[in-house]
Amino acid sequence: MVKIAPSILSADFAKLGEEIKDVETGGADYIHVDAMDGHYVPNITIGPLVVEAIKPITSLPLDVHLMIENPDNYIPAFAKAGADIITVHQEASKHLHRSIQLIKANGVKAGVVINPATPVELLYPILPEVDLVLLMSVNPGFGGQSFINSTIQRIEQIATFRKEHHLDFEIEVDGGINTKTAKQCVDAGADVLVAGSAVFNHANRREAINEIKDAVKG
Ligand SMILES: O=C(CO)[C@@H](O)[C@H](O)COP(=O)(O)O
Ligand SMILES: [Fe+2]
Repeated sequence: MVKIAPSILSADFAKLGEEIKDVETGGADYIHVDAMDGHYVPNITIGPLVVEAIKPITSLPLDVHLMIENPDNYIPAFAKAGADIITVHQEASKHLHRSIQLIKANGVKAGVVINPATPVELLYPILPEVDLVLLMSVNPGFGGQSFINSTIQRIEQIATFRKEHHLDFEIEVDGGINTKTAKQCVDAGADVLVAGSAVFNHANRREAINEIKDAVKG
């Protein structure tokens, strides 16, 4: 069964607690938290303080996607704030293996993420060490962008590597997920779909999540 990770980037921040409860009761599996620093990506969003504030209001895993430069400087703070999964960009980490080790040393599941233009092969050396691989299906920085179709072949490539090397990390896809792209991603091997605007721009979040879950079965 596919997991849905609503991205709170598209939530109403004036009532963030209610928004998170709404998707939790609506069937979400993770809460996806997009942390952006205005340097690695041209947008500024959420820091450890917000993670700490939302931790007590949900029992769902907090899936923290770091879009920040020098991620090692902030991994301990996000872990202490309550992140359950921390995912770092291959492109933003100077020493990727060290970043992954640091996440695990802080007692958190470790993920690695790449942008649409980064060759998938660059991840191969780190794949035995990670709990999650996140493939960006848009350029990072904003919600509401269109899905980049070449992502499908990239999911298949990662899924093939996982099978051939008997690894068990989850494959997550982030950006432009809707009922159509969700099915394509799951058919290609994705386990977790991040959905921001598709969930939070829908008046009924349970319906939005069910529509995606139903679409991948069809
Ligand atoms: O990391 C990001 C954007 O950088 C995402 O998590 C978006 O927030 C997804 O939003 P939608 O494309 O689903 O609207
Ligand atoms: Fe994200």
